[in-house]
Amino acid sequence: MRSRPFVELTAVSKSFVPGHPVLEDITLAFRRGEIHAVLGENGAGKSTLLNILFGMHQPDMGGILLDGRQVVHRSPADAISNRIGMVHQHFKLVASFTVAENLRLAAPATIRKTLRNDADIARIADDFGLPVDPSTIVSSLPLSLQQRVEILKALINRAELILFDEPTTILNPAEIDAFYGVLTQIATEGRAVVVVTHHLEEVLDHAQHVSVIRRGKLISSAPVGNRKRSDLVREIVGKDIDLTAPLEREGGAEGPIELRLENIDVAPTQSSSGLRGASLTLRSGEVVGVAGVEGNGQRELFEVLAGLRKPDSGTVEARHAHKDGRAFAGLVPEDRHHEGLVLDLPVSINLLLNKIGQTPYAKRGRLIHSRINAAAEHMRTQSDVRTRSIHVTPRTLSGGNQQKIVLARAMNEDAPVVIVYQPTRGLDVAASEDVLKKLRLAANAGKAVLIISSNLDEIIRISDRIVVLFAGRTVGEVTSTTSREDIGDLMTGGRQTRTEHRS
Ligand SMILES: Nc1ncnc2c1ncn2[C@@H]1O[C@H](COP(=O)(O)OP(=O)(O)OP(=O)(O)O)[C@@H](O)[C@H]1O
Repeated sequence: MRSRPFVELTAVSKSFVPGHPVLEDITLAFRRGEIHAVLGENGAGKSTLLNILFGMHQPDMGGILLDGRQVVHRSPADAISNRIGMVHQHFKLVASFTVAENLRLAAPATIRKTLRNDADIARIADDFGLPVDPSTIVSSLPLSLQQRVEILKALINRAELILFDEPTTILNPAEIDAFYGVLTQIATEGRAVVVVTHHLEEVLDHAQHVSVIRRGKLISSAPVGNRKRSDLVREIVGKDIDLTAPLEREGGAEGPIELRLENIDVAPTQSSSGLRGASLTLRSGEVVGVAGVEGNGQRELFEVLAGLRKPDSGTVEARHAHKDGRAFAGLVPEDRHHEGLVLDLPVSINLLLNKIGQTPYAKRGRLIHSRINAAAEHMRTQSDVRTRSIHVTPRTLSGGNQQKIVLARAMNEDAPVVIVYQPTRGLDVAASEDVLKKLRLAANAGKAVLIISSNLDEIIRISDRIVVLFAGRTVGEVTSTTSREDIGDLMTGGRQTRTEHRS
């Protein structure tokens, strides 16, 4: 028999703007011993649901039961004292503090006493099976270890329900497996775990229970059992989508080389190998995928390609370039908050940021808002950015809808090249599919598309050629017909394959 719920949401409704409900009449139960996945499209209301449990938002109607007793969470402090912890999508750590200082800062006074010495913290971390050096400055830790500190924070604060908002978007495949090992242990020890994710394989492989929300309404909540990926997709989107259908490649004619990188070197950093003699070519009409485990030079490669960083040595040639040598390219950076958006300017301006001072959107230094608004409205509809209006700021949008703005802008650029770095990160299944289709269509129409992604499946689906990065080197160039295992082998430093660079 299943255990009694530890925490329940009872008939919870929430609106941020009157008349626009984000959650409607949600009743859900979270049990000890279970990993409970919450799925839904971008903007469905998943983060809002977690934030209500954690006391960051208050429900307009309905409430929270803890062991069957009504509780009110006016703030995260209330939730923490009720043994609820949360690991946010964007970590809440003080980057310049050490691990130990962060753990002490987050602990209530009674617990802080047990964390006086770094040695005590190291022992506690080991006991939880999450070893970490307490004296390390957080900013120097890779994201997977920063996440570990967040999990430790919750465990040290005696959380018995831990909420995770899209925890695996920052992890590579090996780290994802290790992460779910930790979650399974946390659940097996008698805690309840809630995970919001867009990755359905994770749910099928690791969760025991799954709930689906669509546009604020609960569609289903049931054990994972032997449900299939296609069942979940149908519930999430409300219709069937074939996520395995090949993306149509057109022609096969080889266009001219738009971008060529030869022997690029960039110095390594603590979290990345830098680049060591990396080379690649990108032709119009093709999609080239750069596969690799994060930290093997992807960031530096993007920065060099985007003209944001001068390599230490090597050459970059662009067929169409700005006066300063930067290639004309639509860009999707990895970090949408810091590099992709101006979070407090309206969606309309963000959509047209790259064109805002030019004709037809400005005349003699003055913005022509009617034109900006008409173009932005069109882009919003085309890209299915779900927002009440183009005049709100991206800060109030869900993560996936923020990403859609960055993508829409890059695709709208009148440039022969599109360079995208982790383009589907944070996007739901349908939106991810849409992005891949749009990128493929852009290549079919003659653009040169480069996609850097740690998601090997999407690279294989969309690319004509795949370049593998390992330890800063372009260690192999293969096609989408090469097996996943062979590509994986190259990604982890195995066998080296190099087809001739066509020039
Ligand atoms: N503070 C806020 N003010 C106004 N609207 C908000 C606020 N927070 C969330 N919303 C709106 O609530 C809706 C649900 O957002 P939420 O972040 O819960 O979605 P989500 O399901 O987590 O999406 P994603 O998968 O894209 O992260 C969105 O339309 C969003 O714009």
